[in-house]
This record gives sequence, C-alpha cells and structure tokens, in this order.
Amino acid sequence: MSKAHWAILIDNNSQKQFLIDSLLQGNVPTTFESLKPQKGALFSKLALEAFIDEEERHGRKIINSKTAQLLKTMSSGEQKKALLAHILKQHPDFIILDNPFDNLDSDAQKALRKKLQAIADTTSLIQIASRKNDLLPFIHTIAQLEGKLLVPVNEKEVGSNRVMPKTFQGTIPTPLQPIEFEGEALIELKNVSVSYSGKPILNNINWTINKGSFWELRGKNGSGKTTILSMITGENPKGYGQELYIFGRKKGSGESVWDIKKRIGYFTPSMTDKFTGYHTVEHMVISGLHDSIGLYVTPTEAQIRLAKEWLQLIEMWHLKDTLYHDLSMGQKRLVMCIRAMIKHPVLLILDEPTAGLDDTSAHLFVQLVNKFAKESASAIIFVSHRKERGLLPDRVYRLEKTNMGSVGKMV
Ligand SMILES: Nc1ncnc2c1ncn2[C@@H]1O[C@H](COP(=O)(O)OP(=O)(O)OP(=O)(O)O)[C@@H](O)[C@H]1O
Repeated sequence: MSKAHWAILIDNNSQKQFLIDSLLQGNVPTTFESLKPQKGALFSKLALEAFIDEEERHGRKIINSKTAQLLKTMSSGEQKKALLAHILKQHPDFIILDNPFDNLDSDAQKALRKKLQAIADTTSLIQIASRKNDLLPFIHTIAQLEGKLLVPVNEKEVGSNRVMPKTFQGTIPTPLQPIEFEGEALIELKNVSVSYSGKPILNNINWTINKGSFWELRGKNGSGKTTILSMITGENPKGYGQELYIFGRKKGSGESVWDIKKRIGYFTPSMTDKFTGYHTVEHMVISGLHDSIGLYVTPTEAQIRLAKEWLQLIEMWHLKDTLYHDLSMGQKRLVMCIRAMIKHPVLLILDEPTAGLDDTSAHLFVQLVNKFAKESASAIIFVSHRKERGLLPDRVYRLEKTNMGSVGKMV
C-alpha cells in the first residue's frame, strides 16, 4: 500500500521550526499520529548548513565523502542531490521536505519531483511549502500552519499564487554620504574564463555593469553565477591575471578588498539564516552603514534618523525595538534588504533573496527592489532561479552551460 503524505503550507506567521522539531522528536500533532514510532529525516537548507558547518569546524565530510570537493563550494543543485542521496541511504520512514525546490533551476526541480514521486511508494513525505505552485501533485492532504496550529485545507481551495498588490508609499531615503565613483563602468569582465580542477565553468565571459544599471543574473544550477559574484566581490582568486576590472581597477593591481567592499551592498539569505545575535531591528538597519551584521558601536543622531525613514518606508517603524531574531521570515528579509540599501552602495548584489519567502512576501520584496532601482543611482544585480514575478530589471545576463563552460548571453 502506498504511504501517507502531507503538504503543509506556510506563511510569515507559521512556526515552521517548531513543527519540524516536533516531528523529528516524535512529538507529533494528531494529524501525523501514524508517524509516531518512526524514523524521520530532514531535507532542508538548514540541514545542509549543518553539514557545511561540520565540514568547516571538524573537517568531517559526511554527505560528500565520495568527492574531493568541499560541500560549501558545490552548487545548490549538487548540494541538494548529495543530501537526498545521503538521506535515502539511511532508509527513513518519513522525510520532511522543507521548501525542497528552492534554489533549484527548472530542470533540477523536474528531476527532484520525479525522484520524490518514485520514493513516495515506500517513504512518507511531508512537504513544507511557501509557494503554492510548488505543491507535489500526488499529495492530497493539505494543511496551513497558522502559528503552531495545523488547519486542514481543502485541496480545491488551494488557489494559485494570487497576491495582494502593494506599493510602498513615500520615497527612498537619501544617503548620509553618497559613495563616490568616477567613471561609468563599475565592473568589466573581458573574456574571463574559470575552471576548477580542469573542469571548465565559465567560458569567455564578457559583461560590463554600468553605473545605475539593473541586471538580473540567470542561469541553471552550477552555471557559475556564484563564481562570477565572488569574483566581483573580490573573494575569488580566479580573477587574478584576467581582464577583470572592479571599480576601475584591474584585479590583482593592488586594489584593497576594503575599497571594494565599501562600495558594495550584499544580501543573500544564508547571511542571516544562521545569525543568532540579539540586535534590535533599528540597529540591524543601521549596521548596514558599518558593513557589519548587527551594530557594535553607538549610532549617531543622523544614523538613527535615517534608519527611521527607511523603517517608515517599509512600514516597520513600530517594530524598531523588536529583536531582529523575533521577526517573521518576510520581515527579516525586508530589514536585511534595507540594511544593504541604506548606504546607497554603488553596486547592490541580491543573491537569490526571495528563496523561502511566501508569495506575498516575495512580491513585497520585489516591489522594494524595483523602487530602489528607480529612485537611486545604485546599480543592482539580482540573482534568481525563478522568473520573479513583477521584477523589472533593465537587462538580463544569462549563463548558458556548454561542455566548455558557461557562455554569457545578454537578453
Ligand atoms: N572551489 C571550487 N572547487 C571545485 N569546484 C567548484 C568550486 N567552486 C565552484 N565549483 C563548481 O563550479 C560550478 C559552478 O558553481 P557555482 O556555485 O558558481 O554555480 P551557480 O550558478 O551559483 O549554482 P547554483 O545556482 O546552484 O548556486 C559547480 O559545478 C561547482 O561545483
């Protein structure tokens, strides 16, 4: 007989971690009574991060023991594949799939759907989903997680991704001290190629990012998006000896990493998924002016005023004294976004910023990015796998995989 499966829809108010912990500890809500004495496994970004941590701290390779490559350096698709293979080897009775399709391109999503369909005969699946379009078609028992409470949902009532249109009132606050940059081209890659251990990843990439331009960077898993970003932020040594110009200076010509960092605003969800500090919302926003996550110095009056304007813009001023830690996921993302924007960086990089957000929160996030693009002089690179509805980039730079490494196409 086939196994029982469940889908749990979550939004900003869902206490997802509470549900996951309860299920794994055998403290299951009545809906899941049949799972009680059984062995569960977790397929999630956090589970992956725990393995990456283990590797970094103790040098223990667990899910990637068969390859020489560090888990941290694998693409999202490669990491998820390794995690699923590891889980299946343990033969769990049930698997909790926490937003399993996040960070995966359409082919990888298709392959994962097929795989999950195949294991559904022998293993119970509990899919936690922020986006309704992600629901697995063979799961018919659906509930909404409201706080800690599971509320059954009729399958027919699960609508498509309809979201309330929302626009932000007011204007983007101006910076305290604009960061100057003379010249038009912020970043130039001329015939840049990268390979790892002889495997070509990027093949003759030509891409110029000019002042004030708004780019979406697209490409399948493993196409080299992170590799390009890490060269732009100065963290990847592969840029040395190549025609790579960062804020007008050739890579390796004595540029300081600090000079690069101060001109860049950066946000990717993993920056804060593991952040455990106790800082207020107001201090988190101000910390963007110091390039730290969390504030470790006393803010000035002007900084406090500026943070107020930003928090008013996103309608979160009333939460200024709330601990960042206690915000919902959607609220956290908006706060981290304005933290990256507050200094009006010359270049703002948002790396898959909407992963894990429900439809409404993702929509709000996109509106804020569009608004900033329109009202500021900053250039933006927005990386996403999903065609993010409503995003209005000027141009798209797409990496297309070939056997000789990815080539770039401007769309
Ligand atoms: N330090 C490294 N050593 C070996 N291989 C690496 C290293 N860093 C990246 N790679 C490989 O380079 C390829 C491109 O990885 P990258 O992370 O840039 O892709 P991506 O487009 O960002 O993928 P994703 O969307 O899945 O995050 C992958 O196959 C990855 O395994």
